Amino acid sequence: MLSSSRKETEAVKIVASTLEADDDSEIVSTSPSNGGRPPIDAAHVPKKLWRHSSMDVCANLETKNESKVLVLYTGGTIGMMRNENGALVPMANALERMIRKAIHLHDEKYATARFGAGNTHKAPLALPSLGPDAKRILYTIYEYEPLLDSSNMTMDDWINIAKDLRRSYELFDGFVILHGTDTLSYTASALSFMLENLGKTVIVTGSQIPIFEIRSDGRDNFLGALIVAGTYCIPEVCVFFNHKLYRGNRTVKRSNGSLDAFDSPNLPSLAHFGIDVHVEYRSVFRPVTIDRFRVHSILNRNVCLLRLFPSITIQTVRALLHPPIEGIVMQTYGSGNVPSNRLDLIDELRRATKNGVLIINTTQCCHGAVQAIYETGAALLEAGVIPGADMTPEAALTKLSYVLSKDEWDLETKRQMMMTNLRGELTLPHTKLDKEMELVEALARSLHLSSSEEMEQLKDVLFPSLICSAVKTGDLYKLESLERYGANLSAGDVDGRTPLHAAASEGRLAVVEFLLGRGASVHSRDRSGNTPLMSAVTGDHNDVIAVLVQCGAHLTSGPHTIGEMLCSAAARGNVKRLISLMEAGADLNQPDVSNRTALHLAAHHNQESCVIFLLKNRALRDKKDDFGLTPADVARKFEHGNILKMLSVSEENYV
Ligand SMILES: NC(=O)C[C@H](N)C(=O)O
Repeated sequence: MLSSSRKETEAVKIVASTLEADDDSEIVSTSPSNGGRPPIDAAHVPKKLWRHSSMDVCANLETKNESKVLVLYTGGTIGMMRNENGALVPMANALERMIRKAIHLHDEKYATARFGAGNTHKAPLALPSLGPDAKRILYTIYEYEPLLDSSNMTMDDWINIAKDLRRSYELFDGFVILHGTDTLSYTASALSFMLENLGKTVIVTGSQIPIFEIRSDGRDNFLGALIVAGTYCIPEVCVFFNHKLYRGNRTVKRSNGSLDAFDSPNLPSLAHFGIDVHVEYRSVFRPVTIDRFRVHSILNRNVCLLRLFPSITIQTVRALLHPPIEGIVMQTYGSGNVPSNRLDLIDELRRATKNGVLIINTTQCCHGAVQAIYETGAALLEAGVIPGADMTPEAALTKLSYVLSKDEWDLETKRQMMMTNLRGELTLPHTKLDKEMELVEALARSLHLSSSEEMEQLKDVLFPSLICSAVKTGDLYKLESLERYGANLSAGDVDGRTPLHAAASEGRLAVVEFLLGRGASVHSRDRSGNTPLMSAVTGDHNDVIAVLVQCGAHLTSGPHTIGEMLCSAAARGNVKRLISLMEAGADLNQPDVSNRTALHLAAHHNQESCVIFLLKNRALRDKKDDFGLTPADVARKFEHGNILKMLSVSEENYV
């Protein structure tokens, strides 16, 4: 048997090989024993990885309070060193080695206690404690080969990153992508579109100075990114840089010399890391459809950027509009203007849009949106050019590439999608947030609270309890008004339980659907590490389980914990719980730590209804426990003749 540290070491190897495998398939396979749903210990390699490495981490979350982050290291200055000519080049196999020795990025003592001594250089890394109430963040670095200066990155690299996120999505709580800064905004924008119904935090970061140098922004950027990915549920592709968290598709690289390299010209940052961390939860863009996470891994490369300048020749424009080009992002003047006296130019654009080329109008200005307030801008609208609102060129180009690759959409749908706010990349007039509430203000006044700190504390206390009572009574109207008053419907209470946890525990299907429609995360975990799905399972609310699973929820407890739940249900004759676990994705053959399955326990405790249910759902009869006993051996030992008979009836009689 493997020692625990060996197990972890093996696991780390498997992480790497898993990610190396060029596998386009979904990471979860299905098995007939659970009605075609993803089993907890699917035969697919990434599931094995879960079983070997992160399983223990996850199983112990109740006591350890940890979260797991996967770091995809693509390259960039953060891991560069100078070569013999003094030029910065990416250095393979150096970053992790350095991080293992950096006491503010890795807590060797904790890792040794957690994963055993001897192999700690291969076990996951552990961030030092962030405080008594904060989760301990464990992370694994997966280094790409070769590491790239981001100027050398292509759409293929974005696709590879997206696929790796898909493969490891269920295995980690959050993700960090280490990336060069030069094209970081393109990658972040592209990923924001490719990662559909994203429910977990993805942070892209890098640095201006290599992390190996004494004075480097790499340490703070990396640390901040890990903290956000491991602590906060911000289901977006974000950029963390220089103490600020931005929506990725709103960023532009603005400086190659300053450590404040990024800007988000048309959207304030989502969070600021000062003395305290302040997250603007109301600005977080959340998926509001009841659908699971999916990766769209195709991009259309026939797109380009066209920046206007006075006296641009018609030949230049014509050359760009030529096939195979299918989409163009124009950067026009001011609020979206082109010279209205250049009829040749406008005619050429009109001809192209008539031929099905999508042309998006964005502004050359750093701030502001395209608006048809001048005659010069209105001419473009009339020529079929699509107003690009306040999208950055990076966002507009990658969105265009994504939208054009959607074969299921016709041209008109594609046009509409370019004007639709898909991932928070553009501001629509009506997407402005409501003015914050008077409710809290009135109460604060009567309690003589005045500082903004006191107001925030009041909100933190007031809203969760008001929301909780509305959830309990299923009062959607109240929930809606609380949201209007500024309540964050995704916020956890002191135990980390969100309104979705409460609604799932109560079995309030309508509230669950309402909250999912408002972007509530199916992945948030309470203090004990339980997700809303586990709350629904322990309440046997099957309709709620079905909706949560449809929305991408999955069991996060370790396989043995799930095995124990199944065994305990079977021992007590609790068929209902077996059904709930199965519907939540558990494999009915998942054994407990002693390799006993639910069928063993049902046979032992003479639970006939459980045996029938398990056999009907193709539970395996020949599994042996640690004593080498099959369920039939157990039934024989305890002289449960009926069960013995059931176990000898051929499989076809049950299915
Ligand atoms: N600061 C950086 O990371 C710049 C580097 N040239 C890159 O984009 O990879």
